[in-house]
Amino acid sequence: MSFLEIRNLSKSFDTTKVINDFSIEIVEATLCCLVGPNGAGKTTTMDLITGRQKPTSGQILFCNDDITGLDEHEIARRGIGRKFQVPAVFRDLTVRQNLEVAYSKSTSPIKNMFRFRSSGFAQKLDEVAALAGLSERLGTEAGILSHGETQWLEIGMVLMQDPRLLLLDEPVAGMTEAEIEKTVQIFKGLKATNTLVVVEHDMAFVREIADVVTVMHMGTLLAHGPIAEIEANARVREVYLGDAEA
Ligand SMILES: Nc1ncnc2c1ncn2[C@@H]1O[C@H](COP(=O)(O)OP(=O)(O)OP(=O)(O)O)[C@@H](O)[C@H]1O
Repeated sequence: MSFLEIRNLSKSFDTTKVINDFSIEIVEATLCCLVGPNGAGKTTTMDLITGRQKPTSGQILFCNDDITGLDEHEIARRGIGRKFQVPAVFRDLTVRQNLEVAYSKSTSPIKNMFRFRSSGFAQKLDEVAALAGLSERLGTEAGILSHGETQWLEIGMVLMQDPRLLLLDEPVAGMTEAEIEKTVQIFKGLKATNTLVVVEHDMAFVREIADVVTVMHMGTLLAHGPIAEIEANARVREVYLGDAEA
């Protein structure tokens, strides 16, 4: 069964084609990094997968179901979770309360009254906090977390909703070296049990975490494969890595 399949996807804004006949397949239980120069179409692709934007043509299949053009909430309900670059945590609530709120978004209030008290829920919250590197910060108000910790909390909040596929926009942007190192460890943990697509510019980070790398250029697929293959690809070096290293 194919997990996520994008077939001949195109998206135009007015007369400008920003995604042009783009096709890829994401395999379950892998971490794929989506890279490419500014304006390549990475964010638009994530928007199309999550229903934030509607494609002009093409198809998106998730676990063999055609999800093309479905509403954002319906796609989220089917198990595609997304963490944006700008965090949206509740600053006055503790880390624990933020995780509880995130969980409650995916269930009914009545169910939550019982679930918050159940030992299964407590275990889940502890597991997510450990995965996100926040076990020691559960009682801390989100407003005083560092930038890195806030990003990890957001990852935890998406995980509380049990996504089958997790999409992340530039998770290490603005982080210190130490925070990036810890984020590498967090992603290595996430990879064990999740399927992830990560848009990222930081190639050192990509090298550490990616199973497979997809390179976009001007809305098209330039290359898709293991990082070593991508870095050796002459065309990729010319349009992207060459630029980044220059
Ligand atoms: N709503 C919109 N209306 C018109 N053009 C848009 C819209 N959204 C994106 N674009 C254009 O589509 C192209 C792709 O943008 P996109 O944000 O997907 O690229 P990106 O690869 O994510 O870039 P970056 O790395 O800078 O975030 C750009 O030329 C952008 O200006």
